[in-house]
Amino acid sequence: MNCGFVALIGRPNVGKSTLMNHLLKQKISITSRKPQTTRHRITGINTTDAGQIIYVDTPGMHGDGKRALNHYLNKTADTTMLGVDVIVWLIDGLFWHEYDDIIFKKLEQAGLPVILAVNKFDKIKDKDDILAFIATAQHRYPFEHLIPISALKGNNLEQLESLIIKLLPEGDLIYDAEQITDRSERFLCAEIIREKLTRRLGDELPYESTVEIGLYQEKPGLTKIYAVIWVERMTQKNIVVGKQGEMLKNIGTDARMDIEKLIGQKVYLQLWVKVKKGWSNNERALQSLGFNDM
Ligand SMILES: Nc1nc2c(ncn2[C@@H]2O[C@H](COP(=O)(O)OP(=O)(O)OP(=O)(O)O)[C@@H](O)[C@H]2O)c(=O)[nH]1
Repeated sequence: MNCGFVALIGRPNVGKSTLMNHLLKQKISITSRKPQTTRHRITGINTTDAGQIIYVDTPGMHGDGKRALNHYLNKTADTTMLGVDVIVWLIDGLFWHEYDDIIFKKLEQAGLPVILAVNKFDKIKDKDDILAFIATAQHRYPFEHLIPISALKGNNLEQLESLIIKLLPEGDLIYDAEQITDRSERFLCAEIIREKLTRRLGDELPYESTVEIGLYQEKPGLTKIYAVIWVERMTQKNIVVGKQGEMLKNIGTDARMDIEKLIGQKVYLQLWVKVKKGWSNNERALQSLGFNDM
């Protein structure tokens, strides 16, 4: 059988998390309409009769790395490409973006087999356009394969997986066949809370916010979780807490229900919102919030 590591790369909002969730048939990576929601690398594992694919989901790559957080995301995208066997580059629609030039450069440096997956195929009205686009794409880079997919509707995903498997090296299973992620439940809980924040607040959610799990205590029948939502300004805190704490309460209830499903037992979840000025622009503060924990 063939087993190995696959980096899923692409701009923010192209559908990386949606694809990952569909491929793994479980909710691991968070999805939202707001760009740049994936901040941590998440490994998803899919074992079939043909082999084992270990996905590495990267943060979107950004054109400008001025602020520390963007710089960090860029670096992560680079390191994710190291140590993988195949790269799947996800793009959205049939046109190139100015940032794609950066990706072409990174691909050349990596020198690995690349599959170009054109996502959101369901939104493309004239299917002939895809043939023309594929021809231009082949001029730009020697892609191993080009494939239109719809991560949302699940179209062509089996074909994508079989193309990936064929490009992986032959070998034994790297992880147990039942394992679907190497991330801790603690980490997944923080991701769930962040997803609920995004869903409830939409565009109002400050980009500079993050979730830190302070306490994670498992007891028979009940898991206690204390989490802090960090924001940069008092005004942002007020938005997250809402009138008479209503917003925070709703976010907590949404998150608790999903966490209970994830870990299969009752959860007591306590959320706090705290202000830490300038954290997203400060490398040291980022590290203290676990952003170097890769
Ligand atoms: N129509 C359509 N929408 C899609 C498809 N795949 C993803 N989307 C939507 O695109 C939006 C972004 O998807 P995500 O999966 O969060 O994107 P991402 O690449 O993980 O984004 P970041 O976390 O910002 O890096 C969501 O609203 C998805 O529902 C698709 O195949 N078709």
